[in-house]
Amino acid sequence: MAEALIRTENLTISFGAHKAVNNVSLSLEKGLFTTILGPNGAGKTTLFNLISGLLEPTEGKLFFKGTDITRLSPIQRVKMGMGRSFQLTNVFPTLTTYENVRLAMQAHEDIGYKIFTNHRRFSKLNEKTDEILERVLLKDKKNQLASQLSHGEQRKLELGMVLALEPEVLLLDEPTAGMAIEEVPTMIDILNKTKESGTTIILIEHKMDMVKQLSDKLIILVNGGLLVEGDPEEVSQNPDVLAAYLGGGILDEESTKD
Ligand SMILES: Nc1ncnc2c1ncn2[C@@H]1O[C@H](COP(=O)(O)OP(=O)(O)OP(=O)(O)O)[C@@H](O)[C@H]1O
Repeated sequence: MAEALIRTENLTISFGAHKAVNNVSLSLEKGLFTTILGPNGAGKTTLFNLISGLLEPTEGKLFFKGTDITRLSPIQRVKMGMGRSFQLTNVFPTLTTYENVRLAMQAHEDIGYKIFTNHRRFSKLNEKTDEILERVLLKDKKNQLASQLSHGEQRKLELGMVLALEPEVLLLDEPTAGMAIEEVPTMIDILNKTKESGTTIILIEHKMDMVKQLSDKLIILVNGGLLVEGDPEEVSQNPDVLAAYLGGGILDEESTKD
């Protein structure tokens, strides 16, 4: 079994009497593409918020590469190598595509205005920005304002901004939500290449064709609890999973939302 990059131990968060994530212990292994599935309200986004540090658990612990990060801030987690996209909230509409990625990279390199004092580093950052734009298929849009991009392109830009942080693990909450259907294959391609480059990816996604193409492992949450985790084929045949999806195979196209 591959090394656990992220591990949760009895992770729980209560909102009043409701346990949105309830006693979840799971491992997210290095190098695997893991997809988190579950009916609406199962606790998927809340689990992401706990992992990325936006929410503090009521009970339980969270480890990144063996270090207890339960009380660390989101910024501290990013510095350790955790990246998460925030559904367009990070994109600056009045900056160009290029400037958005460049700014994210500059923040990551922690150099701010000092950059102007070092010409070599300046050129290196420009090169890396171009590389990222190529990876997210936005090179030909580099001089367009982010506000002029299509919704799908903005989602790719958002991904590029997270990739600029060079994360070891990438948390993606429905990266194709709201995207035109013909743009989805290009996103799948980008995610496949990102995985091949060595990034561990954790995805929340309802589009089952996409889940099938990308996932090495599935995690099923139901009512805040972990129902089952493992190999996609085995998980999709698990009787408890079939029951949770009202008898429809979870890897069937019919159960696809969006
Ligand atoms: N800040 C909050 N305060 C109160 N209840 C919350 C809060 N955040 C989430 N919840 C509740 O926790 C439960 C899990 O929500 P969550 O958004 O994590 O589900 P999800 O699996 O991501 O659903 P979806 O597939 O619809 O996005 C829901 O019942 C939701 O109403």
